[in-house]
Amino acid sequence: MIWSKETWQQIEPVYQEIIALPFIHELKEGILPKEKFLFYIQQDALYLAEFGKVLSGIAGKLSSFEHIQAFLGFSKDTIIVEKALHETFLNESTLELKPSPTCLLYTNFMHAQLATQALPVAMASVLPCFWIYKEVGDYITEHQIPGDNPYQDWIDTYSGEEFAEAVKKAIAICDEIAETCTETQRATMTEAFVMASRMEWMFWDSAYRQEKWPV
Ligand SMILES: Cc1ncc(CO)c(N)n1
Repeated sequence: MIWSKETWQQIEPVYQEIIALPFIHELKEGILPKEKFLFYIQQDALYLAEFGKVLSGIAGKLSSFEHIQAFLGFSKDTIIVEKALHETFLNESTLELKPSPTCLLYTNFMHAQLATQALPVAMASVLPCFWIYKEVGDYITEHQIPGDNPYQDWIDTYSGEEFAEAVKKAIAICDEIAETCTETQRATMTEAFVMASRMEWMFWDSAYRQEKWPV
């Protein structure tokens, strides 16, 4: 079976839990409290800065010119989005913004995967960031009641054609790399994918709770 297909089956329960999150429901309905969205966007700006670095780190380890080009493109697009978020949502009062426990967990996980794991495993660790967002974007668009939604720009970004193309490319590259792996390596890739998917759930949940450091 194609690696991505069998791997998505593994995270289907996690995906269902993501769809069931109050954050996603209220985003879809346009009733998510502004402060929760702001918390999310600010943490996401911090997240994307690290995600962009990991993507270019992966590019630096790839061998096919096409794959390198793709990952450098993902990295550049991520940094562009991060910069735009910074300019729109972060000002002097948030300059001191620090990552939440969950944001730090997730970004450090990705950095650690890149530093210590085989390249296919590092790639599988970043794939949920693409794929889950596309699925969530599509889900919201399909289940939305037409009308004004203050979060429509966010929804349109992740259900749009441009993002869909990037996601398709990322999945295809992971599948191509998985083809060259042993069964054991493929299983480790899947494990990494599942772990990152759980952190995607945690990221939205932590934003809804406006997670603080306990001490
Ligand atoms: C936490 C998180 N994961 C994935 C994406 C999509 O790139 C994002 N913006 N934030």
